[in-house]
Amino acid sequence: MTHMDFDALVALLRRIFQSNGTSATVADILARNCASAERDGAMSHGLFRMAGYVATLRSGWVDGRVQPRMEEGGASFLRVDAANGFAQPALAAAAPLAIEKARATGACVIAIRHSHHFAALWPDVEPFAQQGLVAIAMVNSMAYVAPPGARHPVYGTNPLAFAAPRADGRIIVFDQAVSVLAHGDVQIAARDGHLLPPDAGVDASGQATRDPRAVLDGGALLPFGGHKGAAIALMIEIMAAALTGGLFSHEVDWSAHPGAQTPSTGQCLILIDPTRGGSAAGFANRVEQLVTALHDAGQERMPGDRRLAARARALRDGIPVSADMLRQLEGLIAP
Ligand SMILES: NC(=O)C1=CN([C@@H]2O[C@H](COP(=O)(O)OP(=O)(O)OC[C@H]3O[C@@H](n4cnc5c(N)ncnc54)[C@H](OP(=O)(O)O)[C@@H]3O)[C@@H](O)[C@H]2O)C=CC1
Ligand SMILES: O=C([O-])C1=[NH+]CCC1
Repeated sequence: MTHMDFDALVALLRRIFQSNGTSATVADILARNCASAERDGAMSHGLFRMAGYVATLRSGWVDGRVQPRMEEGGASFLRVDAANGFAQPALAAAAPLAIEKARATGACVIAIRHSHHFAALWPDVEPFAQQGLVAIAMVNSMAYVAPPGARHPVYGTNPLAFAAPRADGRIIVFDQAVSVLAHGDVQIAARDGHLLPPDAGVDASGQATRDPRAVLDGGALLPFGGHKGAAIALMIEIMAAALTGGLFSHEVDWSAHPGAQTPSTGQCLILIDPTRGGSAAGFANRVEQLVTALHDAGQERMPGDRRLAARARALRDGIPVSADMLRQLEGLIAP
């Protein structure tokens, strides 16, 4: 195991992306995103995903060079056509104007379509909360999740992320898939020979299974909380696809692009300026009071705490990268 400096890891990933056909801008955004996930211990969307990015780029399914196109949607609405590119560069292009709109009008919806999101969602919301805004993000993915009663999967693993400012410049962030496990974690369990938790998935015949391979080979993941998680998956399909103009998870068809792994769907963000709200004590102070009440009640760990602790460790000691992973990454650099 070596411990890599964040910037050195970003430089390696940037080289992989660019040598496989992305523009320098896209390479930089995706490299930072992926290295940040590894740094924060979000392993299902860190270095493990690099082979999938490269296979997808080589398959011609995604355009790593395209420029996102911004479309005016109204005083509080911004549409972005990612034009079959990655979602993160589309969001990066939209963010300055969206923040301006949110501050001018109190809120802004960002509706990104025809976009590929293959990453953790918290990097999309964290920067907005660091600038004093509340941010909610939703992405739909591939049909891996079967709602209760369904004969086959219809929903994606559809993550939902939320970020809000706390007092003293801190933020609170959660980021969760609607499935019991992210698909990435099922792949990692299959790779490492681990069982899934009970009630996470079914096999191809619809029988409950803890075998990750059975879920991957024609089975399905289940939403957390039964019909309640399924309702959140429904909302995310509607917001990230129907609203934006993107595809539903069950409409994604990459059969003409062997090797493709990134979902070509949509993403919706809602930014809110909390200074428009009615809290006399100030929004961030009220959030802090709630966190204090939770700690006083005995909840020691808030969402995001594990990730921020991993980040602090990695920034102090470097990001642990195994020799095997380093070899794999170096092998992904196209000649
Ligand atoms: N791009 C895509 O299409 C998809 C991306 N994903 C990504 O996969 C990643 C993993 O998702 P998922 O497996 O659902 O995430 P987890 O179940 O690991 O975590 C979900 C959230 O719960 C928090 N949390 C976990 N345990 C506790 C606890 N005991 N007490 C309080 N809070 C807790 C986590 O905080 P902490 O971070 O501190 O652990 C996190 O905010 C996400 O980043 C998601 O965006 C998932 C599906 C599809
Ligand atoms: O882990 C997951 O479920 C996914 N990550 C990117 C697309 C789906």
